[in-house]
Amino acid sequence: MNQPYLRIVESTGSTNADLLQAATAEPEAWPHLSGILARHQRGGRGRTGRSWDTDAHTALTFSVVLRPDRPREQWSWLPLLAGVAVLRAAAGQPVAGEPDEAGKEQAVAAVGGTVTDAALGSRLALKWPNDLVHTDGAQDLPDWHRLRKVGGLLAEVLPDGTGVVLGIGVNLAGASLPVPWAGTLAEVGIETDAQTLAERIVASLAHVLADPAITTDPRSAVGPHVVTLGTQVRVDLPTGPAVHGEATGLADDGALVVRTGDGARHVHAGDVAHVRLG
Ligand SMILES: O=C(O)CCCC[C@@H]1SC[C@@H]2NC(=O)N[C@@H]21
Repeated sequence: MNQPYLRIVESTGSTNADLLQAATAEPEAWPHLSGILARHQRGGRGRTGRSWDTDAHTALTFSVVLRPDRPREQWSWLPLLAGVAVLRAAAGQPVAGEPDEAGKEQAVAAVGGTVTDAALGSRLALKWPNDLVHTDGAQDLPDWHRLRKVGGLLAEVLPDGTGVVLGIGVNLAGASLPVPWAGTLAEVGIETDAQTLAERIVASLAHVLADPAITTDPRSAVGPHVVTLGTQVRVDLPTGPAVHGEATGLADDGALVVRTGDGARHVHAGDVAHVRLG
């Protein structure tokens, strides 16, 4: 198998669009974990049709192709597992285990900047399904402002069905933030650059997606990182009325389980608003 490859471009419309096209046209040139990093993205796309543009050098704008060695029916956990891998890489955690003192030093060196103790995992989390958030927003604001969106993931299946393009956007120091509930990694003490973070994410994805302890029990690997669980939520669905209730857990396929007045609902896609944190 060919080695993963990282292409760095100064500016593009969307790294996801570019990688979907390239990995379909030349699959051998784009094996598992190959990616495109753009310094500046002008037509980036987010989930549910939103746009995701970034200034040069203040954000990670990165797409990576995943070619799982499992049948497509087993891909439903892939975006959440990828979220855990990105979270570990962004938090400076050792990619192959939980942080200890020795591992922490290695991780700090690998991130290539400064990582405070508090940043090591404790203040970064996932908001279901695919947002990277920190929990360091102003405590005197309503609950939903205490979570700051630092990054987001967008998974798109290749047209030939042979894999997934995972797009990752993360705000770094100096990023211009479009909304009050956005944040940066620097706010929780993590100073790094886009290329270093992209390389760490690739290493972390390689570990997470190949670790049988994680892939045979994905719920245990993902659940503890999902800040949504145990909170009161409103989930805006792609179609139909919103779902209101308590997010109680993750279903066997990674769907969000919401306890509503009418019983449990399994939500497979939607935008979560945290009405009240736990
Ligand atoms: O939170 C979201 O809505 C997901 C945002 C994903 C943005 C990234 S940036 C790199 C990649 N290229 C894109 O066009 N989108 C993703």
